[in-house]
Amino acid sequence: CFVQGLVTSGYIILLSRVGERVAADMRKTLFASLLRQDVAFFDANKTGQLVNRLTADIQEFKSSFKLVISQGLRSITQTVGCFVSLYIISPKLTGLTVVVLPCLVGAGALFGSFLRKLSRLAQDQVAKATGVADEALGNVRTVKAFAMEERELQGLSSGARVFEYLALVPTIPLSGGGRIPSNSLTGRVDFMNISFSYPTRPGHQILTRFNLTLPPSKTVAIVGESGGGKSTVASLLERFYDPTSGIVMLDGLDIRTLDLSWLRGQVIGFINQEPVLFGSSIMDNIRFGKPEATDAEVINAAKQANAHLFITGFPDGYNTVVGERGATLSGGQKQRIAIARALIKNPCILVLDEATSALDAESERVVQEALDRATSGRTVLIIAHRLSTIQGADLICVMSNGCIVEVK
Ligand SMILES: Nc1ncnc2c1ncn2[C@@H]1O[C@H](COP(=O)(O)OP(=O)(O)OP(=O)(O)O)[C@@H](O)[C@H]1O
Repeated sequence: CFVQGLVTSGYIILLSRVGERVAADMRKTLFASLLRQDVAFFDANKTGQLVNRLTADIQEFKSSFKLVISQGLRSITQTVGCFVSLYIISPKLTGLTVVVLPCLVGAGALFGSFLRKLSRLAQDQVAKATGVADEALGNVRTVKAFAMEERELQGLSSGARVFEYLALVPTIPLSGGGRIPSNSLTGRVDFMNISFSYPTRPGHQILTRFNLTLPPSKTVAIVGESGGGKSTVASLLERFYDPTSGIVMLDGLDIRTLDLSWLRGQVIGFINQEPVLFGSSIMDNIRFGKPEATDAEVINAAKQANAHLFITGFPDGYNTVVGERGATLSGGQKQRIAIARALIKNPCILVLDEATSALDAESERVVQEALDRATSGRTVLIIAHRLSTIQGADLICVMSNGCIVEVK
């Protein structure tokens, strides 16, 4: 024990000297780099503070260095001492230990690295699942507008809270009800005597005996004061809500009698002011509108949406990952991808809810060009703020106090 203690102390003294030398070198380097900064010459007060902080850091480093070294050395010396004592008692047992111990340590290390790998994979999966769940819940309107609830269930593993949301029974059933054959669907929409207030604010009437007809293959624009209920009209057409009273009709049929997945997934294309993209590739984002679409269909939709040129300009083309919520794209580029996503399902009715109002003049021009192409031959409802958006409309309706007050 005496020899062991002596050796330990010797090592500690020796290595703390090394530690001090390292600390002194660090101090010199840090001071030198500090002096190179102009601020050190101009702001004496700041320099003083920095020097004090640096000195305190170095002291802390020295003491923790000493501690680590002394503890490490003590363990090493003790292990060696144990082996020497063991050898004196039984050389055979010591030999056995020397053979078995490294095997055990090796096996433990292997097992540990295997577990670390599994844990990393599990963490990656949790991160992915959380991302999907976050997007699916945050972008719930976009998911609904494309009738993609079933697909977004791929985020199941992201926790109990998500299960709670999934267990909620939708007040409006997603499937069941009739479908109009595509060859006889004209796309005429009638809002008949609609009154509506949001379920969360029952006392606040948004629409009052609202009447509007969207004739087949015509473009109708709604303008009016902010908060007047324009977007609410679009929400009722998409059946995000049902009217409190009155009927929304498609080709003369009450939309409540029609299959909701078909209505949202195949009949209505919805493009809003802030296009919401998913953190996957451009190809996947456009294909979200029609999961079974071929690559050629995706490219064709992108061409119609004025997006093909800028997409092929990216090094990874259609495989470019757009980042969380499309963060790596400009507003105009996001909007054109959203247009391609809506067009790929070849909708009979297109709803544009202030689709260009968040764009600058140049982006608006290319997006408007895409929209003009996209709207031809379709029934279109435009909700607009800017005059440029509604110039091509066949009918302009002015909304006030929850109903149409003027038609031009
Ligand atoms: N989910 C909701 N729950 C409760 N109230 C809502 C909801 N969405 C909108 N509203 C309210 O309904 C009213 C009409 O909103 P809406 O978005 O339809 O107006 P808007 O004419 O499209 O407005 P803007 O031109 O500013 O977009 C507003 O008073 C708004 O606060």
